[in-house]
Amino acid sequence: MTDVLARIAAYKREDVAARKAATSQAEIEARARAADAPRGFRRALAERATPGGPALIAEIKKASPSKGLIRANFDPPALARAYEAGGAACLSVLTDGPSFMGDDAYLGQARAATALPCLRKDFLVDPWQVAESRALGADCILIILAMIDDALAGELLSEARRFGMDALIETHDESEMARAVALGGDLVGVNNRSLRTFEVDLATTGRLAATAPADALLVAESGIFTPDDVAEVARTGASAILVGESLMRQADVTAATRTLLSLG
Ligand SMILES: O=P(O)(O)OC[C@@H](O)[C@@H](O)c1c[nH]c2ccccc12
Repeated sequence: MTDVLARIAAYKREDVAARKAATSQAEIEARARAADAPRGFRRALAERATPGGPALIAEIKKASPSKGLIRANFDPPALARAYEAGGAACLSVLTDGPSFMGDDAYLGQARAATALPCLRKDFLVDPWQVAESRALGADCILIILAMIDDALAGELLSEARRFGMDALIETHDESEMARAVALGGDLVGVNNRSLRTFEVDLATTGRLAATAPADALLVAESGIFTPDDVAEVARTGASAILVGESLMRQADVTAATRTLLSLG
């Protein structure tokens, strides 16, 4: 595992231990059951994707470990509405505080402002966090294979299904893609950003698409800045794209989203 992920996993495990001590599995599960019903995340992507035009998962992200502060004027409900108006199919909301300046509250705020299904973008190291994600309103969770073993990944996936959520399984290389296939993932992400160098190579999507599960919906993640980038990952196998920084840096997020998607 890379240093960044190892550092994040360490503080997450401590954070989750404290949260579990404060809220039992039964209690978090009751909150999950009481939450607004899940919106179909994978279904929304499948409905929106066309052959040359992948569906957009638009990310609400204030900062990142590699880029520092990305957007100063940060208003999750306004950003959610701007993305929806610009043509996004789904939202991704960073809830991790220490590395991304996120907050659990941003997820519910963004979700309440739109009709779009929402991914809770965080680092899951314990099945308890799946119920917590649902309680916060998440329609989809993220499973980062680089951070956890197959046993835990399988537990996170079955917990997500138990709560009626989708799970985006994130891969970085061929061995992680093989693990995603074995897990039976139906929504698989290829992160084009190296965890080691933070460098982006959009060719990663096409390389891993070749061995992706046949019936999985493939999401190209990270480093997508232009309509040409969108066309490239669509051509090499992506039915959806996950975009944060390039849209977060624009003053007019709706216009930038429409431009990226070539909606004129
Ligand atoms: O801002 P970008 O380069 O458009 O990337 C978005 C998204 O792919 C990235 O934020 C991301 C991909 N996988 C993650 C895992 C955790 C946190 C963040 C991420």
